[in-house]
Amino acid sequence: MAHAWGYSAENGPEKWAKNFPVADGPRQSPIDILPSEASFDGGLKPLRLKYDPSDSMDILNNGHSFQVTFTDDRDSSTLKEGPISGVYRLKQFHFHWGGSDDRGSEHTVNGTKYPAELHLVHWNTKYPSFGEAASQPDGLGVVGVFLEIGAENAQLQKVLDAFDAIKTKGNQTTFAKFDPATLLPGCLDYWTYDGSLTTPPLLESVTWIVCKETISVSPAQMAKFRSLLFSGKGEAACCMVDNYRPPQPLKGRAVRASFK
Ligand SMILES: Clc1ccc(Cc2nnn[n-]2)cc1
Ligand SMILES: [Zn+2]
Repeated sequence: MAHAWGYSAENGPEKWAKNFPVADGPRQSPIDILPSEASFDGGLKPLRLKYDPSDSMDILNNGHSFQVTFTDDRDSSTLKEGPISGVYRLKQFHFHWGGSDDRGSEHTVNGTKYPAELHLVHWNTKYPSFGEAASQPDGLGVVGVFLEIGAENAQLQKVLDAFDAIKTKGNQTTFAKFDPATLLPGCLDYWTYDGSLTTPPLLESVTWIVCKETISVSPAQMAKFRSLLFSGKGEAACCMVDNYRPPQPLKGRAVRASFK
């Protein structure tokens, strides 16, 4: 692929395997979650998420999504328990969304697509850095939360209010004192399975933790997501929409549920 990966017909998910052969690997993400085929595992612990708002640093348009990045030089914003062992530190969170409300999430539930999906990316501190962890089978823990059309989400609005400063690829601005716990649903029941990053390099290093309960987003807020651009300043404007990979083959993997 002469040009970098993206989400268009020329460089999108159907083309990624050319430069990233792991795209056809045994533990790729996302997947279609079938609740009736998930097995309840009473041994799964509740998620233990602890976030320090002072760890939030900045918000960046990276040309594929936008991300809020956290300082991760100490165990102040962490994921513990749930399906994982040890301590995983929050590195960043970002979203995937569609060009209309009928699509946008990466994981689906009984084939249902949500308009957007939040990903909170954590790395296993048994490894020296995020980069090291990302290449290990137990290196990353990503918490996924579906967004469902409903009431305006005041906490999410704090993130959207920063968008005017990050409209184009490469733009970044400070984003301090934000508590990502305010974006979590009230109930943290989850499905979990072994998977991968959903963008190149598609590394098979992610323990996926997908929340059963959704959070709300209003139609106007979804329109704000769609106001970002994949393109850089001075380039032909290309709306940042449909930045999601479709579900991948389960290939015999088990999906466990933390709830009955
Ligand atoms: Cl650091 C990083 C790399 C890739 C992605 C894309 C992604 N992988 N799984 N969910 N999103 C997110 C963060
Ligand atoms: Zn993601």
